[in-house]
Amino acid sequence: MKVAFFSSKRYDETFFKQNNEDGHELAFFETKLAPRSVALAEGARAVCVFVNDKVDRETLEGLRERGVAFLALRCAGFNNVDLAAAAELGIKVVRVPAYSPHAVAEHTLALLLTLNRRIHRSYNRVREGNFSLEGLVGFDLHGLTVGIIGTGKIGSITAKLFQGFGCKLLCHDKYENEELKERGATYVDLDTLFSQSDVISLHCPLMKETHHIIDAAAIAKMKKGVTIVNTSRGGLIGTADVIQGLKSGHIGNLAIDVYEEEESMFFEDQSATVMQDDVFARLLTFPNVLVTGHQAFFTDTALTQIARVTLDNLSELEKTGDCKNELRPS
Ligand SMILES: NC(=O)c1ccc[n+]([C@@H]2O[C@H](COP(=O)([O-])OP(=O)(O)OC[C@H]3O[C@@H](n4cnc5c(N)ncnc54)[C@H](O)[C@@H]3O)[C@@H](O)[C@H]2O)c1
Repeated sequence: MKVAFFSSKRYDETFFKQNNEDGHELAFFETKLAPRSVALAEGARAVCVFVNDKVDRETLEGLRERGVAFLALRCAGFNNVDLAAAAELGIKVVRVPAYSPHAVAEHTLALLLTLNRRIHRSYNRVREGNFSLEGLVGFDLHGLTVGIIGTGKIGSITAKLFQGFGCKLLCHDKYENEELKERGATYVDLDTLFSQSDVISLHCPLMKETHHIIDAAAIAKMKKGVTIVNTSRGGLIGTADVIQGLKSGHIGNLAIDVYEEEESMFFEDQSATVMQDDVFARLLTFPNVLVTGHQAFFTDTALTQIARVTLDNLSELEKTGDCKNELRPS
């Protein structure tokens, strides 16, 4: 079947072409999917999108008019898709529920260790012949209490990695993970997690109830000097409130791979343009803030798996009209 890829990068093309065993006709477009770009899907039965393609009702209507029957997300999160509108229009939506939860969990630890041990700063200093240790004091992870919000695939692996460092685990989720409990983790309410954790790591999906789960009220309940890590979705954090927390010193460290307004910036080379997002620009001024541009998933293992599962999803839809990885409105 013909598949039109939006927000496509060279690496998408490489991994999808390498894994296209069923011989789908793949058309790659760099542009994001939006009402103004739906015309590119003309003649395609399926459209493949990524995290920052905003697939709203208008876009879905445009796709439907052009005969698109399937929308394949080459990611796990689906907060960017109007599932109810897709269902009404008869467009089936599929995703890659898990590609490499290890990739994201490992990046979470990479961010935390880099930030805590000030490696982002010492890397630059040493290259300039500055071997001073002033301002590079970190802290031992061993013995700290780590709060994990969302103990699904990624959160539970992250929790185990923290245990490897000798951290005590507090978890919060609607569903308790028995394996983590057997390994000594304790499930607590959100307020307890906020008030007792030295490090808080976010791994729940972005939904109405989790939007700005880290806001001024939540920060006020946290320990002074708390470290917050977010490799889940930007909208979990109220950035303005976090900036206030950083300015006052209540938040000691912030590591993020995602940002609530990332859509207009991430995945593109913006180095020659003037940054228009003043909030993001302010974030970058803090020595105790580390930002990566939504790269937690970005390993060869994960990219291979994303390509394979997405193409399998499309083959399954083509052959049977159904798919085990279909998303339905709740
Ligand atoms: N940065 C990246 O590159 C990247 C890559 C993949 C996924 N992600 C993000 O990571 C998130 C987690 O992925 P996953 O594969 O572990 O998903 P998952 O579905 O396996 O786990 C999510 C967990 O969050 C829990 N949850 C739901 N609502 C909650 C709430 N209000 N409070 C606490 N927990 C709640 C769920 O019960 C579930 O256990 C995804 O939603 C996605 O946004 C980021």
